[in-house]
Amino acid sequence: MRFTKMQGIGNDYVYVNCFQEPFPRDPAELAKQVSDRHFGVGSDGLILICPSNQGADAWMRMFNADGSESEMCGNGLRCVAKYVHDHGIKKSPQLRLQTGNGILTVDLEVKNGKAERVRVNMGKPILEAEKIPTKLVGSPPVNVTLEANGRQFEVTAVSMGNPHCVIFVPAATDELVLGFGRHIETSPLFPKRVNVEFVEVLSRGEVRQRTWERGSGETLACGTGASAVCVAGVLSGRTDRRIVNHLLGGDLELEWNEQDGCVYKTGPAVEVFSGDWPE
Ligand SMILES: N[C@@H](CCC[C@H](N)C(=O)O)C(=O)O
Repeated sequence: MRFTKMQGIGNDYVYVNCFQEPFPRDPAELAKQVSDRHFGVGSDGLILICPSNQGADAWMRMFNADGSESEMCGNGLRCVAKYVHDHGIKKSPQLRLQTGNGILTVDLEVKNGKAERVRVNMGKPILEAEKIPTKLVGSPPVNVTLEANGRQFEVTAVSMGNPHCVIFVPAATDELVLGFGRHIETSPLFPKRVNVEFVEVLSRGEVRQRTWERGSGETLACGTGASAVCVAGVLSGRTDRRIVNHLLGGDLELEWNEQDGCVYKTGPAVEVFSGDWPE
């Protein structure tokens, strides 16, 4: 099976072009194997680039390192867009890509025939508690108390197609991310588990984020998470609608647009190498 390793600000996945390769018999098991950083390729998960069954240019299927499938992946979608363009599946500067959160439009900045940066319309955030889904109080739950591993946090929950729990903190330390990430991910208040963002506000237009991802643990970046942070910052009155988010692997530009209610996310997409995975 031919694969390509790609990364978006350090959030790295193994990508398989299912326009050419057969859809894997057991994608969950394959995700676990390829993601292993010692015995596999090494990645935060597996992304399958498939023909769309809804008339889009391609369909992204995304599996975390633990084999669970997610509805959406913001950094992954930029890389899918780059792959679809650069590998000639559709050589257009604007693409429509199918995800578990509907068909999303992406705009590519192309230099010397290759996509370098991608702007994704991430769609409208989902704010109703039962659709996020969460049992936290409030709809949307903004600045509400959550207890995990014996500690109380003030959190805001948002779905960008996948669930996020945003926590604004004075310092996003190892103690918080590594000590509480998994406990919050698996809290009974989130029936489908949750991605967790620990966020420092640097100014009304600038934040720093660390991410504990559902199914993959700490990653260098999370695009849906950065989008959820943009929304949570506005809902909780901490930040403006346009922010720069500094993640461990690099920066993303975000805007929660007042006119259409959609979140726009811009950042790089990079191809690292290709190889063959034994079947
Ligand atoms: N890193 C991704 C999100 C990947 C999926 C997430 N772990 C989930 O289970 O929802 C991103 O860039 O959005």
